[in-house]
Amino acid sequence: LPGPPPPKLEPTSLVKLYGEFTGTSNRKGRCAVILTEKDLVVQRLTSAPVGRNKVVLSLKDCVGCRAYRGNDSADTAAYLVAYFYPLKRRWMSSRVSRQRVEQGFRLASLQDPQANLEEAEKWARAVRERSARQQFPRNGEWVLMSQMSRPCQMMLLVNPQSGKGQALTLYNNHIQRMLNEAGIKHTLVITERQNHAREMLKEADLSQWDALVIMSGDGLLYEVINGLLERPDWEEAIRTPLGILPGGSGNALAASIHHYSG
Ligand SMILES: Nc1ncnc2c1ncn2[C@@H]1O[C@H](COP(=O)(O)OP(=O)(O)OP(=O)(O)O)[C@@H](O)[C@H]1O
Repeated sequence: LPGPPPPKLEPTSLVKLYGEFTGTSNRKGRCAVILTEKDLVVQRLTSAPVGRNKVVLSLKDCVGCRAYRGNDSADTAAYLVAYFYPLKRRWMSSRVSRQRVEQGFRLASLQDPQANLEEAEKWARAVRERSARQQFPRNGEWVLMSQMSRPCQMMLLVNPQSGKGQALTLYNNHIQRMLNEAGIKHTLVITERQNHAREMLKEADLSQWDALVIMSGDGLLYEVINGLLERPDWEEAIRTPLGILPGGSGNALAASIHHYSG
């Protein structure tokens, strides 16, 4: 029998890396993986019509990519996994929202486990570098993802009472995983009482933090801003990048900020 048809390739000038791997769950299902300047293209190598077996993932939606060895030391394979959050329509809904897509591959073409891992790491680096080169509109200009100073150490404040406990559930079910996927280190602070965050930010050593992210309703952000403004060095302190993740019941402030900042 003839083998599967060769994958339809992108124009060669656009192809940055090409590899043939298997999936992580189905080791028999081979796929051709193509990295271009803009996308990661995954083409399943079967004899079925091409369209149905091709997935094109935009690197603009990629938050991270990593390589690793499996737990089984007898297995010489290495693994590559990339995390995307594309806008998608939910089932039975007319609205689009970002939904998580994980693409995992098993690289086992070489005998040497270290060589397989190096190949997987080469891919992971290439995906991360190309993702960082994607452009986004900001304040009427195009900026590179890598120019949006990506925080490397952030304090994430969560009010466990916000939105009847919703903020902490969102952190546990989504945010913690996303930050790990993106390789962003963070320290979690669960506020214990009213004015806890305000008092802490009034005294904190801000040189440790690249960003303060507040996961709550309006109340905790208000406390953080007041804590920063009550410091003797408030002019410098208030320049610390702040982020808000809506976790309260109303989230009016987060909605306004996101609306006006585009
Ligand atoms: N552990 C805690 N227990 C009780 N109150 C807390 C705790 N941590 C923070 N707070 C206080 O809870 C107040 C209300 O919080 P927040 O605005 O975040 O939530 P929300 O009222 O549910 O949201 P929204 O403003 O969207 O309605 C804040 O002013 C904060 O001081």
